[in-house]
Amino acid sequence: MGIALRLIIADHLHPHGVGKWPGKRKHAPLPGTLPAPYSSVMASPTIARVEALLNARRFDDAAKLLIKAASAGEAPALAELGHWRVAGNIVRRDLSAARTAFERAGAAGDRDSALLHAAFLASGVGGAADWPGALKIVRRLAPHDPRAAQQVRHLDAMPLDAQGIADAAPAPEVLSAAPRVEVYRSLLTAQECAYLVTAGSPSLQPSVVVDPQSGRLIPHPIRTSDNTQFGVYAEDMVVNAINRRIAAISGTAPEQGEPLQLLRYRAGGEYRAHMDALPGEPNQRVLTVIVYLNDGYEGGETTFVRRNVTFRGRPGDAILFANVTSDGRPDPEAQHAGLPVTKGIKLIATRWIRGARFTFPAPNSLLPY
Ligand SMILES: O=C(O)CCC(=O)C(=O)O
Ligand SMILES: [Fe+2]
Repeated sequence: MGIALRLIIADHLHPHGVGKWPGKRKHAPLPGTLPAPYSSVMASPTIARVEALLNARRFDDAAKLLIKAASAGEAPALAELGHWRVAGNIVRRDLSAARTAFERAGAAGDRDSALLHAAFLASGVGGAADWPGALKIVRRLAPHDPRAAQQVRHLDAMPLDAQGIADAAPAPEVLSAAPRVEVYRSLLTAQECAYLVTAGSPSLQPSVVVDPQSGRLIPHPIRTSDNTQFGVYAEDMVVNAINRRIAAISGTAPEQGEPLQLLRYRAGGEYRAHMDALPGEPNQRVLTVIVYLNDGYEGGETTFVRRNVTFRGRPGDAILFANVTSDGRPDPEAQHAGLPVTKGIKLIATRWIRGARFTFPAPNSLLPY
């Protein structure tokens, strides 16, 4: 079997694309059709040897060397192995091992790894969520690291308790009883909206939809926007805290949410009538939350096409709606659209919330360990 087919980067987990994590060195692409399967954070003699082995396609030797160096406590090797354990393309995906690797690299002084460890603790990636533990890490880093300091500033201003539990939201305005559509005014502050836009914008890509014929992701006139997901590498503590607040208004657990998405529609962009629920999906997208992040555009209202319900939020306002009927089946009445933007740029954050915990399937790794 061709190697290229089996080496699939976990894009959905790595919205920045391997090699673009802040502070990371750039690598020449590997020969042939092989996608760059690794993402060194720090240069070191070991990493240089691992890189040379990869370029020579000696994957097994590369993995063995990296694992040995990580076991010996070399921080660059630990950080690198953490990324490999998340990507799951060369060695098996093991989020728990990734979390431990980032923890150890962080303890050895690598701030990128420490921030990732904090994010994994906050979001419960690779183990139980530990909000106070995560907070302790970013607070300790804050005097030395502007990203940590910025996170702490936002977190300190949020309606969350010491355990990261969001305050009960004020009662919503009800736009529609069936399907249930509710409005939560000022869920996010202007600063929080700006944070999401700044954090997500560099990774925006043209939106795609699932082609029902081939199952592949394809561009389609039904959805003419750019979007990005705040996957495991991008769901820092601020994004996680926002997800916790979205969970609180929706009465769900944060783990039920798919990664938060940032959507950008330029003039002419729209999301034509569709349902967020997926056909034949056992773990259904039961709820959707949309947060409006900006103003200064025209058009772009969200409309429930069968219900004559149309809404456009002010920056920070959110709507919550149900996509399924009381028996859990996709509700055709929940069909909705983002109307064409006629002027300016519309920015929203969307969270599709499943009936139960949401996890992406692990990719096939090249090596069995
Ligand atoms: O752009 C909008 O207002 C709707 C977005 C939407 O339907 C979605 O993200 O699922
Ligand atoms: Fe939708």
